[in-house]
Amino acid sequence: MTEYNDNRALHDHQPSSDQPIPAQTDKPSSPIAATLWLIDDDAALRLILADTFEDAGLTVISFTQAQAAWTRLNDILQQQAPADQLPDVILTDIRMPMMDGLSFSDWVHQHFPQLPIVIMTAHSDLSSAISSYQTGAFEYLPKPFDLDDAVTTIYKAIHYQPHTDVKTKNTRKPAVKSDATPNEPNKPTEPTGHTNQAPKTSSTTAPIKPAAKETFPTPPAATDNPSGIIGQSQAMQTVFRAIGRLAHSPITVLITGESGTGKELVASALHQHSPRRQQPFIALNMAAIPHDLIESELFGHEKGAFTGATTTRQGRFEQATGGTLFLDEIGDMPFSTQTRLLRVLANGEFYRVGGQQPVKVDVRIIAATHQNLEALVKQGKFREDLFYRLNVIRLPLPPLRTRREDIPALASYFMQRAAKQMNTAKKHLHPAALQVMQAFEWRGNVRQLENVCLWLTVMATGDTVMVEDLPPELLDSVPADIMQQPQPAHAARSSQIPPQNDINTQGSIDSGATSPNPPITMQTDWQQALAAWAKQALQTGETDILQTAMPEFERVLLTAALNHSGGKKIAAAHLLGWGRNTLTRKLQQLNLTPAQDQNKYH
Ligand SMILES: Nc1ncnc2c1ncn2[C@@H]1O[C@H](COP(=O)(O)OP(=O)(O)OP(=O)(O)O)[C@@H](O)[C@H]1O
Repeated sequence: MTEYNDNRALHDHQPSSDQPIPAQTDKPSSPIAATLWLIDDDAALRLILADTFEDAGLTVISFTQAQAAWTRLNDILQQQAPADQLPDVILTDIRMPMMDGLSFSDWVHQHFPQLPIVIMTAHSDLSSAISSYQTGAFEYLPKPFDLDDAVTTIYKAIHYQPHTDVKTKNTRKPAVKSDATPNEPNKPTEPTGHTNQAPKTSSTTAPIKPAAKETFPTPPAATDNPSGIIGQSQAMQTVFRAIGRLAHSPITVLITGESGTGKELVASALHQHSPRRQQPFIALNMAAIPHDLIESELFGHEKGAFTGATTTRQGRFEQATGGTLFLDEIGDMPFSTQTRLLRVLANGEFYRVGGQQPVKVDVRIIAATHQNLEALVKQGKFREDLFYRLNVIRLPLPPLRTRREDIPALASYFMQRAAKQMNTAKKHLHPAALQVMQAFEWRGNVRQLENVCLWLTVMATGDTVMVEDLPPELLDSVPADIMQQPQPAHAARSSQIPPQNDINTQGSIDSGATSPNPPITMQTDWQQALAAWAKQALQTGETDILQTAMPEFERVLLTAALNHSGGKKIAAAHLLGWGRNTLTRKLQQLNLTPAQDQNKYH
């Protein structure tokens, strides 16, 4: 592995010149001799990733910041360095000092459009996914990610050829060549219209993207999240990735999922992030309109088309011109209307009810259903040809009970929203109450959770919501032993194992409110609490409980050891009986990152 820090090598693999020279390694060389540029200012993560990718057969050149990689690429762009020094793929973090990964990705995509970039981020929200894809990134990897998945993604990127069939380094030509004047970075270069100007850095006067140190996710405040879609689970990351990829395309999308999983919210996000965002987003629920009115509602009608049609009226299709029409509960659409819809999808035109002239429209259709459309097709209730047309891209939304790790952040968000709505202070959920909420089945999904939070804001008496404050449907689900356990309100913060601990400069731990795993509430006897937790998890049908519990167990011990050693990793490793490498790996796996002053822990 070779590391660069603003043209200077960081450690042993220091090259003799400022040319990026791959280190000699005794690892087996890649069958395609591919080179990865790895950009991250986190030394521990860089080491782990570089080892992983080298083990996977890649030549890895590491940079501590995007600025250094940009300098190398710009040299190639200006033909001051040979084009065969281009990497086959770049993996970059987003938040780094000097130059952020998104600006860098944007610049690379403009000047080296065939060079794939994969973006890593600790901000696993929809905005990060959207921003990454908008810069032309091949893929985005929300942290924490599985190392094997990262290797698979990097190889996919290497084999990805946007415009050519055969991959050779020569195909990754810069988009802008020597006509770009080296010393005039602001000069526009034809014909692309792009410039070879460096992406924004903290030294420019232009507005820059924040380059603050990444911190681990905390529950997004209502204002943080313009799309209002909360979720950090892997299942929601898949949804964010799909929205990021699909938002810019006019393609029809079919969103499926149980009632209350957020289908309309996702449809609206697809619109908000699309080029159609300035045009209308019109949502229509097929189940809520009487069947005999649906055609006129959708396609409009001419004056006199039927009794009561006293004027010509535009339908929803026309109103949505240039924008998006969201057809909710499409499975409830009458068969005759399905035929008309199919024609619009095929020809982009329709007739108003009673009309003779075709009306042309440019409308993106997003449909949704909680029903099994395949089954409806088999029963003859849904047109097969329409099903295939709608089903080109299917976006399934997971039920809430399969992503319980999202519940704390969602609950916190809804408690805040309910407080605002009721014009009152936000109430906090006691960990035991949250534990009950995380174990609940939520047949009504996110909508039901939202309603419970509103109910609690109105009905719970104190500032902290205790188990006994929960509504009857949740209380009925609580195992008796949990109800009998004492829940001192003052123990709320200290008793919950912090999910993604930030170790502050005093070596103490700030607990977050979100957890990738259900929180474990420590009672006087931890084994007893563990037993209660296991019993409850099994009762709610969970499997792999050892896999859920073990990381929490390790997290507690690791955090205690780091606190005891004042943050010194080698000492902490000794206290735990681990080697230093194991400790570094565990820190990554468990998302334990010092909140400040990274070096303090080395
Ligand atoms: N991930 C999420 N983050 C924040 N709010 C959410 C999320 N998912 C759903 N909601 C909220 O839950 C409620 C129900 O969502 P929505 O109406 O989009 O669900 P739906 O699947 O379309 O339901 P239905 O099938 O009953 O029409 C809305 O108030 C929505 O804002």
